[in-house]
Amino acid sequence: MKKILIIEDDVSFCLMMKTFLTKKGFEVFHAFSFKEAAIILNDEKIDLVLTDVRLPDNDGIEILKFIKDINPAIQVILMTGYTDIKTAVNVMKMGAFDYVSKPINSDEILHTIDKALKDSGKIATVVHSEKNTETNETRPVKNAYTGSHFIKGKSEKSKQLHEFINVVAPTNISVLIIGDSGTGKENIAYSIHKLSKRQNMPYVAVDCGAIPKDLAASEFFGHVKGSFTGATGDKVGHFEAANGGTIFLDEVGNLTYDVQVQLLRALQERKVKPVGSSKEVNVDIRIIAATNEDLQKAVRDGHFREDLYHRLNEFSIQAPRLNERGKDILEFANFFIAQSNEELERDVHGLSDEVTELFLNYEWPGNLREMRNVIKRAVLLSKSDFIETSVLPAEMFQPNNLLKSNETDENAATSFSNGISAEEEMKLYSSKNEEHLIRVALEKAKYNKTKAAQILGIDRKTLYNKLKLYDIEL
Ligand SMILES: Nc1ncnc2c1ncn2[C@@H]1O[C@H](COP(=O)(O)OP(=O)(O)OP(=O)(O)O)[C@@H](O)[C@H]1O
Repeated sequence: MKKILIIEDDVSFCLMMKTFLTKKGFEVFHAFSFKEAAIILNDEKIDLVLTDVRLPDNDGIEILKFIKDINPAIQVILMTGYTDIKTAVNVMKMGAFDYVSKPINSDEILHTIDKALKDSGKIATVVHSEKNTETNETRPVKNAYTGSHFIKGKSEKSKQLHEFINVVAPTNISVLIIGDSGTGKENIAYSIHKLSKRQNMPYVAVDCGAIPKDLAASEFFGHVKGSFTGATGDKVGHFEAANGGTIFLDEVGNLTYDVQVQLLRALQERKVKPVGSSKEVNVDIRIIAATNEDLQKAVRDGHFREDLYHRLNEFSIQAPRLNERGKDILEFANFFIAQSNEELERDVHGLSDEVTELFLNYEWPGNLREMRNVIKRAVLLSKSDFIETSVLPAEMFQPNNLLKSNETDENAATSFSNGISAEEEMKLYSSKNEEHLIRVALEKAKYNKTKAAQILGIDRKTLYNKLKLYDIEL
């Protein structure tokens, strides 16, 4: 029976979740604070932690660090309330599996837990590729790795991205993909592999953040039976598994200094020696690495080896943020709607006009992953054919989560083309929606005005004035 720990300071919500998950067949533990959670984590072999991003005695980042220090294989799912989604995104960068927004939907949370547990302990994914010659620009391309499809997009940023992918793919050059969390770096890596001469050879994706320090050498280079306690059989390392093909080192900035040294040696010599073996194995592999942190800064700060950095970064590709991809946003949205319809057996047709406009002007700090989650939840909750604002998370309506006019270069060229300046249109946009936003915030805050003002990012006095202005009675 899988063990789940819920960390949540809202006592009734925590106990309700516990009852629900127990009924679903999990062994469930609960903690109302970080301190209590630490004791349980030390005593029990927990498989998955479901935690609030903010606790009275600690925050999500510290909780995640603590859990991953105990065992990197424990999956962590964050629950975000009205707090800024950016906090969740930051915690995800550090290795959380996913986040779900409150109020929690039972189907959604079960689905996410299920996926996290299936993924659990998976440091690497090995794909023995088969031919894929699909190159159509607009149709989703079948991606053998994820078993789903992906969108290329037509915006300038997307075109540039795919130009780089096409140029670098046929070579053997090492590629470093740089980009914020959720921008699709893993998909880019796989696309490079599929367009390379190695397309019919293995593709091994390694999550460097999930490798326990002590096991890193054995994970990368393999081991022979009996070489250390627990080495009950021979193990082929990721380098050997990728021989002839491509190895993708995700979150490469998370590797410890010791492992960086070993990795550099393997890359320079193109040879690996399994732990406990005296025989070296020649390996012919293409390296693609990805990072969402500033590796140059890590080099300057002495956390990442400069020689390894240069070896990985023979060519760099910047994964564009979703809010830089202009009207592609709608193509991605339709793709995620179709994906969610299939997964959840629903039949949502698209976005309402108001949501379309919001999507084009929202900041999307969690990029494609955030959009996928927002849409999945909306599809689940939608009662109409089109996704309406009422099924979207409140934080999407906060004015400070909308793009400033000068940030939305691609959108500016497309959606602000009717003679009105971008800034004016933005104002129009916000006033048109203001009353609705206030009503949504009040509902989310259970009509607590202080909380509603916080959600809206305005002070209480301004909220009172707006309530009068729109004749909203409480
Ligand atoms: N081109 C695309 N078309 C459709 N879906 C995509 C595309 N690229 C990425 N996705 C989806 O977006 C989500 C995030 O993508 P991915 O995991 O590749 O991002 P990432 O940049 O590697 O994230 P992280 O830095 O957090 O590891 C996934 O669900 C993925 O399937």
